[in-house]
Amino acid sequence: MPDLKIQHILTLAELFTKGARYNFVPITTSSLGKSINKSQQSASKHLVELEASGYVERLRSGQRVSVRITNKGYAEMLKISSILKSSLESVPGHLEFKGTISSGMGEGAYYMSMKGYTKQFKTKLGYVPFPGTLNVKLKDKESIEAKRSLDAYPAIMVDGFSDGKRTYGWVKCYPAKINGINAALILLERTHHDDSIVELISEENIKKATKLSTGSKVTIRVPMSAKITQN
Ligand SMILES: Cc1cc2nc3c(=O)[nH]c(=O)nc-3n(C[C@H](O)[C@H](O)[C@H](O)COP(=O)(O)O)c2cc1C
Ligand SMILES: Nc1ccn([C@@H]2O[C@H](COP(=O)(O)OP(=O)(O)O)[C@@H](O)[C@H]2O)c(=O)n1
Repeated sequence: MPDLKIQHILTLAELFTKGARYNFVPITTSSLGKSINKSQQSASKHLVELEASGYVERLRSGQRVSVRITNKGYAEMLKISSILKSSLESVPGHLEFKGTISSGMGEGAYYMSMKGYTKQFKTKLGYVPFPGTLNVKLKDKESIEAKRSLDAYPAIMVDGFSDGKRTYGWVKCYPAKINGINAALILLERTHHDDSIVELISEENIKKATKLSTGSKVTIRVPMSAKITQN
């Protein structure tokens, strides 16, 4: 592992941006400090340290200082770049939930049969789900945290609606796999369940298809894209 500290990496990155890979470029430590969110004194210290370790060379003419990145500096930055690239690209790619199948009060079937929802499921998920929801009681803190973090990721949004008498809440759908079956984990605008229960919908009756029943252990995986929404 290179012996560069984060402030040195940021300084080198800024120097690359300024064109200092091949040419000596004039640099003031106050502008360098501003670019990396540090004081002029800190920026000056970083340059001295980078020079002492052989990552940059400096030329002085009077008050003016020019800086160039050495081959060693370039090689170290390439190494860091490839470590970052491969670690960020090797993310497991899914959020995992572990729990047991639980039963509810039979309300899922009622909501899942409403036209206002089924029409949207058909166009947005590509199928009309089995009328009901499979409830899974999450068994550990990690899974409950996974449920809380889901909200920040992009979902397929089924909008709330009104039937003239009352309004119905939105449903966020996250395509998922449960014991090999394609499904969607749903987050509801309104629910009587707390954070320890997740609900799944699927074209299939999951219990029938998997021969699982209330109390069976299951693992749910929600594939993730790296994108996080700001809200
Ligand atoms: C598609 C869908 C829409 C829902 N919309 C509402 C709603 O508008 N208002 C509400 O109080 N609960 C709503 N619920 C939540 C249910 O009341 C309940 O919390 C749960 O989803 C199913 O309960 P059960 O496990 O006891 O069957 C909705 C549930 C589903 C599946
Ligand atoms: N895709 C689905 C949806 C529901 N189900 C099950 O089908 C039944 C009816 O769903 P529901 O939502 O009305 O029932 P509860 O979750 O309230 O028990 C329940 O036993 C669910 O566990 C399933 O196996 N697969």
